Amino acid sequence: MDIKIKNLTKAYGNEVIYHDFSIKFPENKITGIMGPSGSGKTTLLNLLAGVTAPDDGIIEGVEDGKVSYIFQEDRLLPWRTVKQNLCFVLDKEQESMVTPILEMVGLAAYADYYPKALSGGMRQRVSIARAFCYPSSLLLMDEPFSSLDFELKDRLTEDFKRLWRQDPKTVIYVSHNRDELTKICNAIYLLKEKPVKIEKIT
Ligand SMILES: Nc1ncnc2c1ncn2[C@@H]1O[C@H](COP(=O)(O)OP(=O)(O)OP(=O)(O)O)[C@@H](O)[C@H]1O
Repeated sequence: MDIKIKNLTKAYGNEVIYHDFSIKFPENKITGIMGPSGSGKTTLLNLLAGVTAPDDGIIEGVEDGKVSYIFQEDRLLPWRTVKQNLCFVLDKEQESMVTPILEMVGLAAYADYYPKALSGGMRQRVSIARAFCYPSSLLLMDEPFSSLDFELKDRLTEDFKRLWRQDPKTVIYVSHNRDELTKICNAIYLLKEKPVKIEKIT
């Protein structure tokens, strides 16, 4: 199902971030969102995730409990191993998918390691694997690779694309980096001004 935001308004105090804002995110496509700091990118993801409530308007097509998030920081549970971090979001019968997904991101040999024994790039690969283990239809990504160096970014982009091709989801991908978005996204929007106006840039 496409995700449709219709006539949404969201303000924090006197600061109106979105006013009568509408956009459609097509099903199983990757939509990129760019915009300057403070323009409302994270707010948009939080509205979609249901973490933030709109003041007005509607959001259609987000299935309850079927949203995954990948953040800039990995947010793994430090007291659980890699495998346990993945199993944590799954039902018992879904656990058989953990090993194949870890293989796809090249981390099968690290299944029993704790996050602190992995590099930052490896931990972020675990976050990506976790997002694809969870049976979500919507994946929200907030600057997922911005703390990584150039080579790692490329490696993780490839890992991400491989997983997404095998299990397409609707993805909303926030980044400051246009090159990163161009490599991954089917369409890219720029958030401008406040209240937000959008411009489709590809
Ligand atoms: N919970 C909140 N309470 C009050 N103001 C908020 C809250 N969350 C966000 N804002 C304000 O809303 C505006 C948009 O914030 P948001 O985090 O969505 O921007 P962003 O585009 O993601 O920025 P960045 O690129 O720096 O992460 C900012 O001015 C911010 O201060």
